[in-house]
Amino acid sequence: MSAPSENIAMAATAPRVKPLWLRHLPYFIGCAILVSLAATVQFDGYIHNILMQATTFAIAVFGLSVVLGLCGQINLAQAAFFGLGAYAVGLGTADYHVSYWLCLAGGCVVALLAGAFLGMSTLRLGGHYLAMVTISFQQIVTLVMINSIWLTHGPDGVSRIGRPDLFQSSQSYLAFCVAMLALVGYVVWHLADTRLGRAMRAVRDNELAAGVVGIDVFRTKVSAFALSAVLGGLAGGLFAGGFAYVSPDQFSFAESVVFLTMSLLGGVASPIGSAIGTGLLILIPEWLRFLKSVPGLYLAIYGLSVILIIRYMPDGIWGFAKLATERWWLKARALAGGPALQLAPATVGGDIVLSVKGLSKHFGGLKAVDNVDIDVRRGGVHALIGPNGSGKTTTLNVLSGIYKATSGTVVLDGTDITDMPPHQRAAAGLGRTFQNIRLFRSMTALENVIIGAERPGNTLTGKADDEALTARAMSALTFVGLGSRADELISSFSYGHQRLIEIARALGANPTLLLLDEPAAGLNSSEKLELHALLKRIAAQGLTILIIDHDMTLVSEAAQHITVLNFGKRIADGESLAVLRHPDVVSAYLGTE
Ligand SMILES: Nc1ncnc2c1ncn2[C@@H]1O[C@H](COP(=O)(O)OP(=O)(O)OP(=O)(O)O)[C@@H](O)[C@H]1O
Repeated sequence: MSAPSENIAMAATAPRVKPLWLRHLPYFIGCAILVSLAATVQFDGYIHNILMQATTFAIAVFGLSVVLGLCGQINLAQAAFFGLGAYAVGLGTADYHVSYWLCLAGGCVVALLAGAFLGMSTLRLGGHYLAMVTISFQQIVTLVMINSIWLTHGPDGVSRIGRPDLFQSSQSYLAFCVAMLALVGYVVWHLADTRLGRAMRAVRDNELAAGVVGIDVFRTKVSAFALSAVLGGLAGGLFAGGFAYVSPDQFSFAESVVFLTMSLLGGVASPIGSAIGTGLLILIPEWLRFLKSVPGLYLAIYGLSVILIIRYMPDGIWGFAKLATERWWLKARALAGGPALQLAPATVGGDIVLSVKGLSKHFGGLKAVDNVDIDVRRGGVHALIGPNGSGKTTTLNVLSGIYKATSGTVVLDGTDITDMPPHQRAAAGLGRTFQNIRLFRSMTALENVIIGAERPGNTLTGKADDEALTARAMSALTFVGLGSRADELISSFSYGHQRLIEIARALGANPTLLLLDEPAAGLNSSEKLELHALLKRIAAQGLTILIIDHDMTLVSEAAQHITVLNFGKRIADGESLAVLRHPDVVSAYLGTE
């Protein structure tokens, strides 16, 4: 660990940043050129159809880059959302002569509601189960399209679909779709750096840690699903207007797989990758068309190329290209340190900041924590110690809401948090680190700490803008001695430094109470000394720490108060030196004859 300087009160020398619109001007100029080309160049019908398909499909695939790329949730029903939008425009304009715009908006709303509903089912589901739920939804939508002939015209599909008066010609409609693609691409591109986007990435990287730093995991997942579905619905509505005809086979499960492949092939984490994947999967079949004379060869080559790309470029084509260029240009950008870290723990609940009464946690017949009382006094360091398996981590997990208490109450700074989920406890002022480090591994150190600083209820940032959050996060990283490496990805840090980043993430949130679960585990002796110094500097700012650790030197030097557990029960509690000399504690640690 690099030595954190005591002298961290550097002024924030924020570099002058160009205004947002100026930074994004090249994007808008590029898009304006594309829209003008689409509006003016005369394409033949075949090319025009390919462009129309690529443009509308890309918008649907952008939806997947939100739900899968950003939030890590599998969605095998994007073609169903696409179909909902397409049928809303198709049936609305052809059968009921409703305005195109109303139908497009209606399709988006229907898709949004369906996506939110599907997202809600993800609360307890993941992996295979989530995939199955989305496949089932896809099948239901397809069956309704085929069988509800009175409404959807069944397998015959819907023809004579209308377009808005403004874009009646095919060319002007294509230009309109390209403009929509540019707009959606801009939103999705920027989403990753917004509060919601960071929350999605945090949920994708580590759901447990996301909840503990204050992110409402459920709401984040539902938002991702809903947004993805809206983009699917919008794309479908545009598609219906473009081709003037829709039928159920265009929105089948196979199409959902095609959307998924497009997004994986290009690189699911980025809209640029999604656009590349969409373009390629629309163009490759056209390029290989000449092989269609040899039965089976076309499909074999097509399938093999997709398998090879995904096998050798797991992050997709764009991910591969980005990594290669980043390696080429890699120069760790040394950022200036932030302003001195200010901790202002809330002080509403009197002398006792955490009051735990009669806390129990049973796993079946095992009483991992059994009727434990702990009072943590405001300011200073309180240690929770005990032999292996005595219930320390379980206690911390119950305190932070990862486990539900079997019985007992937990009051933080005057607020009863016993029944709150992890993110609400974080909002109430509880910060923590983990025995097995839980950082968001695809993000930089700075991004990890920004997520901490965004904690709802952080009085020091409030509804602060990105600059204030970045300054807060930089000051926390500088405080732990890693300000100069803020822009590096987590994977480039040593184990000891990752522990410090986790502490910085908790400090950025300005908690009322900081729970540290074995922060010295795996550190060498000099790293432990630095950790000790860091704990002192944190405590000097008035932040209360509840620490678990097996290192008795660290515990006896850092903690003023110790609670000892053995077999889930509290066997001693009081001032440090007295507790460490307590005969029950000595026998629990050394064993009795
Ligand atoms: N999720 C779980 N399901 C069942 N048993 C559990 C679970 N978590 C912990 N336990 C059990 O509860 C007891 C207490 O475990 P806990 O991890 O809290 O101890 P600890 O004091 O933190 O130990 P260590 O110092 O080794 O980390 C152990 O017997 C453990 O096996």
